[in-house]
Amino acid sequence: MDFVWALSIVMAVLFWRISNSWWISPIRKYRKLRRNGFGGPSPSFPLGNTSDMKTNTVTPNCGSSNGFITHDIHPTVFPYFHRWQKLHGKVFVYWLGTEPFLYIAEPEFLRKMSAGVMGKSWGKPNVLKNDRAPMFGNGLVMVEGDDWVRHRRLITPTFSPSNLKGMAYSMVESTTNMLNKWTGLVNSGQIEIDVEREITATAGEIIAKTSFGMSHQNGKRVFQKLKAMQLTLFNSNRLVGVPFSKFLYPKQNLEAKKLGKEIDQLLLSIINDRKESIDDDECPHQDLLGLLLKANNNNNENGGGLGKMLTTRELIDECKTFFFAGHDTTALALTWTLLLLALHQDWQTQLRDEIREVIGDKQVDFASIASLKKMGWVMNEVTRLYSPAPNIQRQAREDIRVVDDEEEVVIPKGTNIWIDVVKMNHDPCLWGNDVNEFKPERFKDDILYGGCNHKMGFSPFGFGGRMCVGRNFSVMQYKIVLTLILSTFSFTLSPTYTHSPCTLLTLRPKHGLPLILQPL
Ligand code: HEM
Repeated sequence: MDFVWALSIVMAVLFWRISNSWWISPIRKYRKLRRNGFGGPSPSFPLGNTSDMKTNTVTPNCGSSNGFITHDIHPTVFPYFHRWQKLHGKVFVYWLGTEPFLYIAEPEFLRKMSAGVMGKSWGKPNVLKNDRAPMFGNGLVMVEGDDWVRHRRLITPTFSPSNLKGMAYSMVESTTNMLNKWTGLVNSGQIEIDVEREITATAGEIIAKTSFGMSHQNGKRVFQKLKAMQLTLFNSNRLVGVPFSKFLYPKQNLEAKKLGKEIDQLLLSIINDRKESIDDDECPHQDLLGLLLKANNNNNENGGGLGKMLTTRELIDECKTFFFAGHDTTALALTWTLLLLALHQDWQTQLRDEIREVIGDKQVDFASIASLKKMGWVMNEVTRLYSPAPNIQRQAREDIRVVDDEEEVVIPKGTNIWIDVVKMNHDPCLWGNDVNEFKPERFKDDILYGGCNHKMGFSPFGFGGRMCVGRNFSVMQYKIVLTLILSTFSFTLSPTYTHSPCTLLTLRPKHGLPLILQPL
């Protein structure tokens, strides 16, 4: 009898917890948002609006091999947001499973909303944290509050100009190896190469070398396993936010868990080896892990003045975070650049001329690439048209009051927020009627905003205190890789290319980027 009672109580508690987290609490949040005047598509339980997001894809209209290629990508990449936005405006509520999200594509609303919220007070949606835990753990992308302040304060100096200088060599080395391979292929008659695959692999190698080193035999194994984990996680068509959806892909989840454990073990052995050689100035490790360990060590020697340092578990998560946040994004900025330069031969020539003028016979390094101004405009214009990070997510940890059109609206504590970067970057109200044209010169007189009529309208690296910590690293890598490619080859688009941008965390060309290469 006692057992039956105990079981009933356990079942009742379980039932209450499940219905509270998947039904009662989201509905409460939703009602509050509706009371504040936010509209949006009607959700159904338990999928929310997820089924509309899966089925309502329009036929890609972005053009193809021989035809016209449009850069007006929002209707193709986010057909559901495109449609809902027409019905409900640039700020509305939609549901991922049982989680309501406030969608924002209005920079003025974004400014008002974020004005009073400090970096440490922002949360990241719990539902995404859980989903991406094997990739980021409690690394900088996901950590919050005082822990975020501590991580950010320790990590920011590792990206200082003097540290970046030391990493430029690895970038040149890996890119040169890639280009030597391309030269070999072209010389043997294979002039068409899928540069997206190649550049992503090289960017992965660069980030692994500069994050945790590849000379240690375990470095290579970590790199291979991280890549395998990324494939495993994103090969399953996951329904984020839908109760029990994890159980739909048990094999992939188990595999990701297993890989995660193996990666942690390997990184642990690298960290332990490093700790032993930390005082050995003969072998200073100029990678991010080495710099973080040094910072930890210096702080201990100085009596811990900088507060609590990163634990070994946190260091492991940061290595994974650098890898996942840092290589696809930069690789895609480069890939989309090569597409646009293949379509705009005049810009290929202009950049080559600039490289000749600015760098000439000098070595390609941190100092020599700094003055490549036009290349900077091109990078901005490419990340506007094809933002590698197509959205930014946040979660309100307190009620946020926004005065909009003289009315106060409240974004309740716990609200998930989804900022549509692609929409803002393609909004003619912000950029003018030439919004979908490739015009790097728009950044000539306004290097930061390219003439966008709102300062929050262009934020490819995010905004506020949580802006991308790897931005300078990524600009340096972009310029080094592009300089070396443009100095070795000219290129045109292969007739086999199909223009089909899609999102898988990042914005990528669905069918790769085949280019026809011509050695210079
Ligand atoms: C073109 C390349 C890149 C793009 C477009 C990009 C974009 C972004 C964006 C949009 C955010 C979110 C900011 C926010 O929430 O406001 C972010 C954060 C972050 N990025 Fe990047 N990123 C790039 C390269 C890199 C690289 C190379 C690294 C590391 C080596 C990196 C590491 C991070 C980290 C750790 C964060 C979290 C920062 C924080 O929350 O404090 N990113 N990035």
